Amino acid sequence: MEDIDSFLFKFKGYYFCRPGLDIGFLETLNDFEIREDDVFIVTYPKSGTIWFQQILNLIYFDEHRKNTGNLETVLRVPYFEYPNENTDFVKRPSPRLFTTHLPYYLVPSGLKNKKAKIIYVYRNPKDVMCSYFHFSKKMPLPATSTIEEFMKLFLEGKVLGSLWFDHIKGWHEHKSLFNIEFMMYEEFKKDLRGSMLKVCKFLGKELSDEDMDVVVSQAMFENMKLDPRANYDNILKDQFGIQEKGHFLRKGTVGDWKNYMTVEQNERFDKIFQKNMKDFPLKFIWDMNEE
Ligand SMILES: Nc1ncnc2c1ncn2[C@@H]1O[C@H](COP(=O)(O)OS(=O)(=O)O)[C@@H](OP(=O)(O)O)[C@H]1O
Repeated sequence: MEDIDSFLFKFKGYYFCRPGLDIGFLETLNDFEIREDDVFIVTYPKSGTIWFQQILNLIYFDEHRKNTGNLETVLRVPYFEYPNENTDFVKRPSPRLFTTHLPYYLVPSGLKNKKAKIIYVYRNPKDVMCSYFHFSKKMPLPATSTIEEFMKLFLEGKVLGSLWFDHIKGWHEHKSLFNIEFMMYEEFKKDLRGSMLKVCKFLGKELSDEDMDVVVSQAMFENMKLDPRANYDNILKDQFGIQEKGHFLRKGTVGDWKNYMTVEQNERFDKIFQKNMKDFPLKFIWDMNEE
């Protein structure tokens, strides 16, 4: 264990967010009892986590879809590694839905019976890094003032979530241990409805065409940004004392990294990416105009 600063905490080789951390719970993660119908969204930070919280809420809960319930998405799809008094996981009715940023080696061993479902959402790491850089100005995970400074920490894995390369490669290399489906952020941007059908198929959920229309519409960036149950404005304000609005839903685009990285930074990033991701089979979309 390593107490890095007031925001980061290293446990078993992985950086957690210190506020809200229950180290006693972390010690018991391996033995946490998994149910066969549990569903986990797994992400590296800034890869579409709260988007998928919204998507699962829309798929599973009529009242969320119909806008008659006002529970925040995080209450129905809570962060697994940051439980709080509102989220007694053992008492939750099935199917339980969870969000996690955990690396493959820290999740409960019960997930390895291949029954519970895992959706791993990934995004091109340059957009992840830029999204993270902007967010870190509000919430120091860690704090930096320039993209150069942040890029250094990101590429060394000294951020919440540790090294992006390790996270995605770890999960992918061990995918045969789990019932896991890899889904790409950029595919959802390109074809939200088609991607939503894939999610439903994996989850064994069938929605009517009308319900699917609503799900697709409410999961769109512009609509989600206005949805106080899903946009995290309240959570940032209440839990972290951050006053400004709309931090999590900043731009929601593909290729925004081009607005922040210099040619030299981009080339340096590419070299490190190629070295680390040689032979990695999943493809990435860096720009919306790519096929
Ligand atoms: N509906 C929808 N459509 C497209 N993009 C969306 C959507 N919802 C969230 N986002 C974008 O996801 C980025 C935040 O990532 P995370 O939710 O993983 O952040 S966190 O790990 O929970 O802190 C952040 O990306 P950036 O805008 O690039 O910063 C959000 O805007």
